[in-house]
Amino acid sequence: MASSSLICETRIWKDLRAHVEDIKETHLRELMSDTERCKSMMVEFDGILLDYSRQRANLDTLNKLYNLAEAAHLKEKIRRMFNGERINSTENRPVLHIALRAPRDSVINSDGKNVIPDVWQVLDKIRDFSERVRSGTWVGATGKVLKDVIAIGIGGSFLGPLFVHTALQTDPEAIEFAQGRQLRFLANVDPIDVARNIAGLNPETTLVVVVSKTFTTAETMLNARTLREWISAALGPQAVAKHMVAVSTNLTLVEKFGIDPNNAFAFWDWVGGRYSVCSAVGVLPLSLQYGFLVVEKFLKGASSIDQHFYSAPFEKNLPVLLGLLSVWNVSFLGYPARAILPYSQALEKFAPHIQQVSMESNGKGVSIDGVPLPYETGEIDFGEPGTNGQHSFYQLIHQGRVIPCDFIGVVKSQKPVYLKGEMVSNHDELMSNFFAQPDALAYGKTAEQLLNENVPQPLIPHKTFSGNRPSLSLLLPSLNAYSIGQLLAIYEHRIAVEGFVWGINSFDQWGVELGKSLATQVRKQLHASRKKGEPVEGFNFSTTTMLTRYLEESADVPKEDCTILPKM
Ligand SMILES: O=P(O)(O)OC[C@H]1O[C@H](O)[C@H](O)[C@@H](O)[C@@H]1O
Repeated sequence: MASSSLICETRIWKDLRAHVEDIKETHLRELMSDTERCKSMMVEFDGILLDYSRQRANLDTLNKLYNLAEAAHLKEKIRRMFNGERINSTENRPVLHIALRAPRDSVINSDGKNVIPDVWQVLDKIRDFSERVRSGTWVGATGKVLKDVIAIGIGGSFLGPLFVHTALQTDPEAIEFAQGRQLRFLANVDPIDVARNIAGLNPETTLVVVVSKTFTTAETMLNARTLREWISAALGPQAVAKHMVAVSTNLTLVEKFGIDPNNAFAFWDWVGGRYSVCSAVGVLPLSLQYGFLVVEKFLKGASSIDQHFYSAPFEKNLPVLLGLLSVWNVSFLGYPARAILPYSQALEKFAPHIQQVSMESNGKGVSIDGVPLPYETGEIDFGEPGTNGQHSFYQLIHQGRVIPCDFIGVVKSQKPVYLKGEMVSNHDELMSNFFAQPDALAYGKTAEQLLNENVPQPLIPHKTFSGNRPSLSLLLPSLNAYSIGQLLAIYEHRIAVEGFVWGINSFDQWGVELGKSLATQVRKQLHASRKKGEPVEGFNFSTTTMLTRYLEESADVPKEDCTILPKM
């Protein structure tokens, strides 16, 4: 493909467009009755079973999608990613989060240098530091064990670690290692988030980890300064060295902030923020909470999927299949959203994490060569754990808009409960819903069925379900550090596949900059108005009115003496 040509100009793209008409003729009810088709749409790797038989696709669709992958040079793009080429062209960076979880003896080159020794040097440093903190060898300024950790960070420096922490919280093995320890996350610059994070914590027993790739993010740096004050007000400024450490690619700014570079954990510009949970960004706070050995299993799970993604043929390749099906749903069937529905409360922070990975990666308007796209990329990702979502937004999914769903289920619960006298265990009850919902969406319920059930005529339109609503199901054997790593990597690579096919740069995020720079102007105005009484100037009517009202009505809020610090 010539560098500026778009995938939508290829013959196979047009072929797939035409193929939509064939698919539209067949209801999922019919597609599901073809057992051979269904059999071929189940794929297993390393204990994870993917069933995509409830996609609005047949074997012909799949073959066409493989041809699309070929036209998009998918294999070549994956190879370039794994080879450390600078595929993030607008930032001139390689994309090597796969190196973060590669075994110690692997070789992954970037610019002719094997990055694995550097990766493992930081991992070894984390293992050593987290063991010293956990064992009480590294103590706080007053000699007390640091049993609580607040990780400050936002976006990619927050969502991934929060997802993994939430998923591990009830894992029996992880619980054993977490005994008596707490891990909290401070992300929002809203002072309420600070107040909630420090509530009930004693600075003497708290370690603060400042996590920021750039070490310039406004929210994180203000929260870091706030907690630095919290510590020094209670224990004296010299205590900061014992109570604050950092994770960043910008060690110069870490030092400038006042954190000893020896207590900084590095990562590299070839790790995108939203792909950084396997770097010190996630590994440090999670190792402090659960111990390095648990976190190493998480890395191994992700690495297993990396190998699979790199080497498995497309027909058996979980991330490739998922990515191609998403492209089919978005670009050909015209479904703009995707619901991520884990039937596991422990995965409650999975959808929020994937929202960033997916929407920041693939919500783009131009091709990697800067050509405006005549087609949409990315999807609107959202989700909640089942069964909670069923009592909230499933109505729309069943009878309103068509939203392709990802159902994620787990065979063995982290915390099985079986009440005497109940028909099934609590987990069976949960999983009954996991198995039922995809069929309800696919088959629906016809007016004829309702008539046979003697439903009164006026209610029939309301009780009819059109069905023909696509979903796919992922079944995990259990939810532990290893399978959490697998799940993460499956989605990371699926999103990369989508971007590779759409021909965009999934690894930059220029779209977040404009709002940040406008906030800087507002911040300056607020300062000028509060300190020097300057009127609001240079904004449009709407913003001027709102800002003026905000300034007037917050004038009586105390300022210098308005502190988050609890009375000691
Ligand atoms: O880790 P940091 O440099 O503090 O960045 C935190 C976040 O800020 C930005 O707004 C980016 O959009 C995110 O991709 C990034 O994860």
